Amino acid sequence: MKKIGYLGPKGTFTKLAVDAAFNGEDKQSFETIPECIDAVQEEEIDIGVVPVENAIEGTVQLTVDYLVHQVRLPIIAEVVVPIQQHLLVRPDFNGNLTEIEEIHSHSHAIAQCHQYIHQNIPKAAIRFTSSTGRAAEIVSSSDQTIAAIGNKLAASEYGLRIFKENIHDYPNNHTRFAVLAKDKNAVKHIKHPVETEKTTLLITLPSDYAGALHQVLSAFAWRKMNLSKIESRPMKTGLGNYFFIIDVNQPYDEVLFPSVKAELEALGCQVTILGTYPVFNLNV
Ligand SMILES: O=C(O)C(=O)C[C@]1(C(=O)O)C=C[C@@H](O)C=C1
Repeated sequence: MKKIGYLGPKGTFTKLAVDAAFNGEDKQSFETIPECIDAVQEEEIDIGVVPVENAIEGTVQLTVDYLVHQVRLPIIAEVVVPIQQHLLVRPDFNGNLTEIEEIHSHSHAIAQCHQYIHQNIPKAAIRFTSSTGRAAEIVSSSDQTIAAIGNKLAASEYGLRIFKENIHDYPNNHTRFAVLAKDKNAVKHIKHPVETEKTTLLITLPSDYAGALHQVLSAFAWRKMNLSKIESRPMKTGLGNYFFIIDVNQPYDEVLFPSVKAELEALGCQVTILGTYPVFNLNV
């Protein structure tokens, strides 16, 4: 049996993703994304599952930055699940929306519901929590007039009432989760059909010069390698210094990838492969 860590506590979206992907393994929650990643690195757990990108709010920067700057672990799979955000209150709350004094949730969940909050509960104070599950727990143990944003699992785990369903601002809401493990074979524990395969690269440019990014992209373009994501993040070495995370829509192979790498290195870039892995689109 594998030990699987996830961003907890109970009732998070990450837990929903883990339950959808893995059957009957030993599951352990962590309060923060870095704690979960560290536990994989220190081999306290075999597999860690952390959010990487949401369709409405974009990249979970804490995850990407921690994986790039602090702990390099291979991505062995990606799990994509639909995200439905609900407004959760204590079961004895009988008032109306305008009475809610505080809204608790993870920053990504708050961001996915900005318009709803702005139009319906503009006076409520926003309180950020480490996860939507933690927000639900806070509301369940409080005697104040406060609400959480989270999922149905959180409502049932913490005995909360769903005051309003589906309050995310755009309907096609999904989050991608990275499955991290030192042992690539751990992917066999996800018993679902593989949707596609991807390879994620980390590229740093030698220095800022005209056409540098164009040269990088053309190495992929003329090989007809389709990119599904390109994102720049600060290198944290000074203003204007960036690295690029590039997702290529195909698995690693021994011909195209080594030649792209060689071409980019000849330009002075550093190229690191963060993972080549299957993508699983799951329902929760
Ligand atoms: O707080 C949770 O429930 C999480 O699993 C984290 C997280 C995120 O980091 O984006 C995951 C999915 C949703 O997009 C909102 C929050």
